[in-house]
Amino acid sequence: MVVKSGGVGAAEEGPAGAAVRRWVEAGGGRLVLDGGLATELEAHGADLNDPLWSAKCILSSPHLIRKVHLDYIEAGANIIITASYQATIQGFESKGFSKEQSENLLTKSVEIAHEAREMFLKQHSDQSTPMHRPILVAASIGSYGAYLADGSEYSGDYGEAGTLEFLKDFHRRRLQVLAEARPDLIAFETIPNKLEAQAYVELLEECNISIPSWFSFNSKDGVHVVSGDSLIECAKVANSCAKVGAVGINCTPPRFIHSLILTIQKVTDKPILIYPNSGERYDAEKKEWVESTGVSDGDFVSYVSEWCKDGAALIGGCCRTTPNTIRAITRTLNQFCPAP
Ligand code: MET
Ligand SMILES: [Zn+2]
Repeated sequence: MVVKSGGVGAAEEGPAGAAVRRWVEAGGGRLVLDGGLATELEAHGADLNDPLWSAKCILSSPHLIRKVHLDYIEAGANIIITASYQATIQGFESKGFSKEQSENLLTKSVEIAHEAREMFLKQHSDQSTPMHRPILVAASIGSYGAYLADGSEYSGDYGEAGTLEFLKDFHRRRLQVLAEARPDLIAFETIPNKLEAQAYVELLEECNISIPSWFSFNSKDGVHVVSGDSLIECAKVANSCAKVGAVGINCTPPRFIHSLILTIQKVTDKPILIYPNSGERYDAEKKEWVESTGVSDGDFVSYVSEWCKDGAALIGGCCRTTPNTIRAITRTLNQFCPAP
């Protein structure tokens, strides 16, 4: 693992970058992220055909979310990402919940992840070798497009509604509530365009959020983020904020990741995270994953040592990856990317 210091953007690393670096060092030079949460809930029989997607399970089956978190920790994940990706106050209110109930559901997503971590630590507390590896909870914040549930998280096209102030108003309270639930990190995931990244930066500053966050973009061509905005420009926005501790890519086919890492490195020294999907494509109209160009766990993992050599410090999987993928990533990193 390459831990860089100095060079581009080092001045902006700030306390969030330093916190992530300390965790990375405690993890032996890299951290393993979890795999797909929503798709794994579906694999266990949850019906997520709903605008709330995985957030529906915060209501209907918290035990299942807890189980999937636990499965990922047992597979080697150092970071589990909460089920709040598509959980929004607006989304819960449109289902008839009050504002207070909606905020409690957001809080609950973090509590469920904390419970899974406690269960794991308890199960291992009587072992002779104490558990030293970091196990962290990242509160997920999906994009406005994810809330719309119309595929615009993969187009980044918000039409006229997509102004900076609108996006800030949309995300403000959710960010505050999730931060108050005391996760270790805040994960801004699957960011489809530069404007939403700018909105997040302004909110982090205005709400004075002290929990380190990460910004993770998605791409479908290996050069731009999904809206067509330049990844360089997006990564610069992330780099400009001292409250952002890591920058990267998620929910993007594995074959694009190598070049995307090199692009991000041009503009930031913050730790880089990547958690690609299985390589399949989501058809928003049919609401299903299509194309058999997805890669097997074995193929996925053959990329992992390359990404590690490229300098990615946090590696995991997104949609359609499973605890088996995470187990294989953990094994590969231990074997081929030992601590420096
Ligand atoms: N953390 C979220 C999940 O795995 C990311 C979804 S990307 C569309 O469910
Ligand atoms: Zn995904």
